[in-house]
Amino acid sequence: MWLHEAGGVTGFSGVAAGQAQAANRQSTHIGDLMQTTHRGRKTSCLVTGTSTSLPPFRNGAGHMFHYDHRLMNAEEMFKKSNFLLKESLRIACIGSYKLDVRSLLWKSSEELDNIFGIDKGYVRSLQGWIDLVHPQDAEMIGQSLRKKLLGQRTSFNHEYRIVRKSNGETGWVRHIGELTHGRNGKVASMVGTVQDITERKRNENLLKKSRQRFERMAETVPAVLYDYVLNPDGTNRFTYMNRRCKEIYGVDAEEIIADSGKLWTLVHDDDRCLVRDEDNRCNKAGTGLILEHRIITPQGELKWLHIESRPSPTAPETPATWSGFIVDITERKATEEKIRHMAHHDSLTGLANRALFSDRLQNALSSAERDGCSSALMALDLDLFKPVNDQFGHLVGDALLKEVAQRMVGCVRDSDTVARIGGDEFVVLLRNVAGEKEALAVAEKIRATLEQPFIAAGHTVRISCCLGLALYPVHGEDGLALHRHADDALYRAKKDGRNRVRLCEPLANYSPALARAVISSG
Ligand SMILES: Nc1nc2c(ncn2[C@@H]2O[C@H](COP(=O)(O)OP(=O)(O)OP(=O)(O)O)[C@@H](O)[C@H]2O)c(=O)[nH]1
Repeated sequence: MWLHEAGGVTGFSGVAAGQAQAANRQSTHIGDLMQTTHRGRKTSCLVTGTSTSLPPFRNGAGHMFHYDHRLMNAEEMFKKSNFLLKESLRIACIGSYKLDVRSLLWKSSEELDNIFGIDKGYVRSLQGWIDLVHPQDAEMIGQSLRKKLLGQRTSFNHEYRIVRKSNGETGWVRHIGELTHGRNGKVASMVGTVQDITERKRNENLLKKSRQRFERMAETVPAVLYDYVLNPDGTNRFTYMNRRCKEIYGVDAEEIIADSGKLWTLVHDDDRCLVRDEDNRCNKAGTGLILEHRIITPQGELKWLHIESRPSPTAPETPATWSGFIVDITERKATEEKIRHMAHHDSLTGLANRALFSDRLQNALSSAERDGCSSALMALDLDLFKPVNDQFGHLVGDALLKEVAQRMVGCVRDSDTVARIGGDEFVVLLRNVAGEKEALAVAEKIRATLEQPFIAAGHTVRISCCLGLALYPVHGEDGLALHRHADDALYRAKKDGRNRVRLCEPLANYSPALARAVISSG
């Protein structure tokens, strides 16, 4: 009410209030508000000294009324705030209730009725409430409610499922209740709110399912999956890492999450610079990182890892999140290495094959040209190898070839290359030889070594060989020419009776005796 009766309570000043106590009126001051009972009717007005500007008017019973603007504003504000509160509760899906402990009956707001889907006629007893709870939660909620009401606790806070009376749909509510106590200290009632949280629960459930799905997949993927935060000041930490970490790094993910530096200590010494430089480069550029490097696990295992990582877009000078995966590629690297080895080596003896030899020769000739050095190419062919095969069989022949290879490798330096280019044909590259004498000495050493008896697959086998020798740059300035001249020299050695070394013309008249003389002189 923002109207009051003229001559009664309208325009009350302190004096008017005193007059109002007269006759059949009873007045009570509540701050600036005064409640008046006049002829059995209760009315409220503001006690104010200001006069009204609107003209008074008379009602049907002949009573005169004045407008009081302050009262009008207060009532309007109350209505407004009441409306706002109701609207807020409706939007937030919050209903309220009061449960009387003695009668175990409750009163509810309109919003609470909407949440439960009940109408005015619904029996609002304690059992009536429990009947609205989902059967799977009803016992727990019933027990809890009774406990609270028996005064064992002072508040009630539960999330539980309900079955809406109106349509039988299952929903979720958050129920908060506070107990109020009477003067005797006993629980008098429970007042509280019920919020419909079905939507939130649905989202939580979806989120939970999606997280579970991700976790399942993360544990299936044969890779370390991670999230890594890099702060502008350079500090960093892993915020997520799946359990594959233990398998790949030999360290628990929790350990890495607690201290990202632990990962750094595992990086192979020879790869540290590469990893650091690449990491810095990608951090600065904000581009994805793709990297392969080695680690040594705490168990001493050497592993190859492949890392791919991408930053999420962030504003400058804010922490950047990098998400990525790490795969153990040790096996792949070993296979690659094997394939590479097979492509460049002879499968029987393990020596370089023709392709690798050509590469090395090319390389040696280039550096020899640059440094003004000499290199030598030797062609070697076993003498009468066919009869060995014929006499002892191919297995013995194979074993002999392997032994021959070993002995040849033993006669040269690590920087030299011995290759098998045919059945019983070999070539040797000597890098940085001082000259013909030195090259002849090595050739003679090989010839003499192979002359010694072999034990091949349990058989004692004797064999010899012929060697043809050509030197860079005196006998040829490219690989082809050197090969041709070395082959010519080898051919002459065969023709001259086998088991001998021949140097490219004009030093064609070479013999083991001469070679021995060369070795002893030089
Ligand atoms: N056991 C074995 N034998 C092979 C292999 N490759 C080629 N051969 C054999 O090696 C022999 C090579 O013989 P030749 O080069 O013709 O002649 P040789 O008996 O060495 O006679 P000269 O070279 O004239 O002294 C052939 O019988 C081939 O079958 C191999 O991988 N293993």
